[in-house]
Order: sequence, then structure tokens, then C-alpha cells
Amino acid sequence: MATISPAIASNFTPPPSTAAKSSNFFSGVGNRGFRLNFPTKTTRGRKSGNLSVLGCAESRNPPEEIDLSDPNWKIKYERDFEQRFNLPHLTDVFKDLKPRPSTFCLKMRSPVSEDFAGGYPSDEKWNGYINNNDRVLLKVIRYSSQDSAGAECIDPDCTWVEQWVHRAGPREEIYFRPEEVNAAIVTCGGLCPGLNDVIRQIVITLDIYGVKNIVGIPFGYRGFTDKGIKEMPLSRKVVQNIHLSGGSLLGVSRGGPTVREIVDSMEERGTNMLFVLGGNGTHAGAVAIHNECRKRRMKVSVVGVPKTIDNDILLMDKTFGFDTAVEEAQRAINSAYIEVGPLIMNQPLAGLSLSQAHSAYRGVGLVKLMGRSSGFIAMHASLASGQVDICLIPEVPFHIHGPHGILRHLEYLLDTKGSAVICVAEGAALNLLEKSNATDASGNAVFGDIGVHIQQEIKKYFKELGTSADVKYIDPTYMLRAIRANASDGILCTILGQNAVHGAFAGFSGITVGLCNTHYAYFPIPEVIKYPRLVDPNSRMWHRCLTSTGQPDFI
Ligand SMILES: Nc1ncnc2c1ncn2[C@@H]1O[C@H](COP(=O)(O)OP(=O)(O)OP(=O)(O)O)[C@@H](O)[C@H]1O
Ligand SMILES: O=P(O)(O)OC[C@H]1O[C@](O)(CO)[C@@H](O)[C@@H]1O
Ligand SMILES: [Mg+2]
Repeated sequence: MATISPAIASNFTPPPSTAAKSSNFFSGVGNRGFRLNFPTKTTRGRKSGNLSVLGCAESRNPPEEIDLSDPNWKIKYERDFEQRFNLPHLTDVFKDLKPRPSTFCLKMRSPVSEDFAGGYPSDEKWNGYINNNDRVLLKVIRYSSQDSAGAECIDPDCTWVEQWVHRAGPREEIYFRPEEVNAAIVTCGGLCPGLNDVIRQIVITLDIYGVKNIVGIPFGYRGFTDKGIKEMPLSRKVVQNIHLSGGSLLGVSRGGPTVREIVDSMEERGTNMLFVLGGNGTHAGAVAIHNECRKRRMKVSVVGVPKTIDNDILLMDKTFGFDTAVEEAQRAINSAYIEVGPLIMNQPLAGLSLSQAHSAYRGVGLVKLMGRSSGFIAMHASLASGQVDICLIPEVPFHIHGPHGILRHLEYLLDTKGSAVICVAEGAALNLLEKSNATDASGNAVFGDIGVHIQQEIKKYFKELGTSADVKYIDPTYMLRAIRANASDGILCTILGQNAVHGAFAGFSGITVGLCNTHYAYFPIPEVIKYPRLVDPNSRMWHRCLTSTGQPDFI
């Protein structure tokens, strides 16, 4: 019997190997959820063999028990959920803090009216605000049975349990005078398409509230303390066109100062609104900064915007940059396909009638995509391209050798189709690589190259067989991260940036913003970084990917 936590039933939980290597997850994050026993899930509808290879749905990381014999368990669970997703607020510490009318109102606003400190300059009611009691439903499928694909049930009967999160957006009352706000923006971790779009929108929205003091902290958290790094004054004018290029106007970094040093620096600068754009590590830092500010009784709002090209933040439909990365990844897959794949000729060529020709003889196109712990980019790019025969992700175990291994299937593909395309995520099958304790400046594990390993194994295998296989290996990793956001990510970034500012003005701190069932919601940061969001091998999406590639189980 395996265990599952209802608190985390919404997302596939990491195998222990992933948890160990992603040390940033879990740090300082308490888990107040329940747990209960849950029947073993299967990969692709049947029990998977050696689940210790890389982990599967069996490997969950459960918190406390829930007593299902208690007739009130559902009410208790819903109450517990509401508590867990309660948003930390300035008034938790500053009990006497009084709100004031919002200076954010698009109706009747004119560039000539400069002073909004008194609030919306009309008695007329404007209905553009979000009520603090508005909620977004986190889970929208009602599963009738645990056997349903991707089922996320809390009890064996799959009882319908409501899980509501807080709706993002501008509030009618705010907790900062715009003229007293000293806002700072920082971008940490690796690059991601859309960082500039979010920076731009945060600045523009702050400007609409009437904030004049906005700075960028260059090069991630390091910019707070490294001598020689000067903060960058930001204004509408400075950020106007930055979204037209990729990267981050502010630069990024990993590692850096301690939380205390960061908060010391914030105190010196007088920062009272901090916007942090980054992944799980950056968000762990943001919670720690929020807690330290509380400890020092500083009236500061710390708001995150999840930036992860890997799409590995919990509870969100997707994170910005992911769509763009998938689109760009398709280009790499298409190049691999052109190198090796069958080209359908519209025009008869000399010696070839309307038929197929191959760019390489018995060619294997191999593309390695990002995905430290999660295979979302590889899965979505494979689905989108329709040109992939084998998709390999960290969440699904596979063998390279043996009767069910990848190499045997490749042989079949080369014999029958003449070519094959493999798409592999960087974190797939790490157990096959030589162990290394190398870490980057933030403490993230640095992996060997699974793409190179597979390439070598393919070459060896076919050489031993006495046949040929022409492997073309493409690693587009950094090309995917450096480009500007596509239209869909551009919109996502814009809305996230706006909502981050609304959240800060509303007095929330230690929160982050994300897309949830096509609506925008605020989450307490610890809830979204408990562990990396992973592809569920039992989900419809993975099954769709398998249907598209036609690949067998490689175990
Ligand atoms: N547990 C933590 N507490 C405080 N700060 C942290 C923590 N984990 C990471 N950080 C800091 O957050 C910053 C970014 O972390 P990291 O390099 O892991 O990138 P990330 O935010 O996870 O983004 P990416 O998705 O690109 O990996 C670093 O400066 C790091 O020092
Ligand atoms: O080489 P860098 O800049 O440390 O970034 C690499 C990592 O960043 C990520 O793209 C996440 O942002 C991972 O998939 C990858 O392992
Ligand atoms: Mg990270």
C-alpha cells in the first residue's frame, strides 16, 4: 500500500531521488496536511515493474494521517485546506494597520490628475475590484473512481471535496500610500522567456497606483549585497520596450547572500515592496525574507512571480516561459526530424517517385530538452511536434538495454521506418549516469549529460549488431531560454505582473501568483514549492503523449 496526501493529491509527488537532489524544495516549509492510505497506482494502467528505477506514483511524500472513519473528515479537510491557503497579511503583525481607498482605478483616471493619494476621485461605485472573499476552485474534475486516468482522490470513494484558493486582482482597499512605497524588483535563478515582460508590467502597474520610487536589484539576490552592483532606477520610460528582447533587464544569478544580509540591505534601502521573479529556490528565499521582515516588524510586502521554464511549480496551470520554450523546442525537434526523418516529396525526384526519402541513412535524431526533475517541456514538445518516436522523461522509468529497452525498439524503428526521433529531458534516468556530487552556486545538483550517454549507447549497440545508425544529437538548452516570450506567454506575464502589484498593495506578503483553471489566484508560497511539480505517468497528458509517439513501455 502506498500513501497519498490529500493536501498534495493535486500533483504527482516526487520520487525520493528527486526530493533529495532538489534540496531547495521542502526547506523551511511545514506541511500541515493529512494523509491516508491509498491503493497503489500503476503506470499506463498496469502495475509497473521495478518502481525503484526512478519512482512512480507510488513514491509519495505524505504528511499526517486523516481519519476517514470520522464522519466529519470532509468538513475538517476543507477547513484545514482553507487555513493552509490563507494568505499572510500585514495586519497579522500590524494589528492596527488601517486600509485606505485604492488609488488603482482605470475608470476616470487621467494622466493630468497626479495625486491619487486620496483615493478614487468619485463617489460613483466602480465594480472593477476583487472581493477578498472571492475564490477560485482549484480542482475541477469530479472523479468517480480511483481507476479514472489521473484521478486525484482524497478518499477511496473519491468524495467530492471543495478546494478553494484566493482570487487575484485589485482590491478596493490598499495598505500602502503610493508616495511612501519603495518598490524593488529582483530576478533570480536561470533565464526564462518573459522575465522582461513581467518586470515591465510590474513597473507600469506600480506607476498606475502612483508609485514613483521603483528600483531593480541587478543580478538576483547577489545585487543586494555585492559591492559594485548598483540598483537600477526603473520607470515606465525605462521599461517601455524591454519585452521586445529576451533575457532579463536586471540580469540573474544563483547563490548569493544570506537572508539576513538581504533584509539588512532592504532596511538600508527602505524597501517596503519586494517583487521576486524566480523558481522554487527564489521562492524559498522569498518566504525566508518575508519571515525575517516579520521578525523585525518591518512593514514589507514580499510577492513572488513564479518563473520556471520547466513548469515545475505546484498547483498552477502553467508558468510563464513554458509555452515559449515548448514552441522553440519544436524547432529543435523539427531539425532533428529533417536530419533523419522521412521527407514526403511533393515533387518526384530523379530516381524517386512520389515517395519517401531520408536525409540520413538509418538516422536517429536525438534532442535533449530542459527539465531538471520534470518532463513537461519534453512531453509537450513531443506532443506539439508530432515528430517524436520516443519521449523520455524523469518521471517514467525506462531501460536502454534488454528486450524491452530503447535500443531494441530503435532497431525496430530503423528497420521498419528507416529513421527515428528521440526527445529526452535532462533529468531522465539519472541513475544511468555516473554519480556526481557537483552542485551549482544555489546548491542544485549538476547532472551528467543523458543525451550524450544515450548517443554513445546507440552507437555502441548498432556497431555491435554490425548495422549502422547515424545519430544526430541536438542540445538546444540555452537557445530555449534566451528568446523573447511568445504571444501567449506575453499575456500571461502581463497579467501576473499586474496581479503581483495588486497583491502587494492589498497588504499580502509571502504570496505568489499563478494561473489556476484559467483564472488568476494568489497562493501562500510554501504551498507551491513543497516539491517539484511532476508529470503524472497516470495522467491523460502522458497517455496522450504515448498515443502520439506510439512508444511501448521501456521496462
Ligand atoms: N532555501 C532557500 N532559502 C533562501 N534562499 C534560497 C533558497 N534556495 C535558493 N535560494 C536562493 O534563490 C536564488 C535562486 O535559486 P535557484 O538558483 O535554485 O533558482 P530557482 O529560483 O529555483 O530558478 P530555476 O528555475 O532557474 O532553477 C539563489 O540566489 C539562491 O541562493
Ligand atoms: O545552467 P544554468 O543557468 O544553471 O541553468 C540550468 C537549469 O535551469 C533550468 O532551466 C531551470 O531554469 C533547468 O532545467 C536547468 O537544469
Ligand atoms: Mg530551481
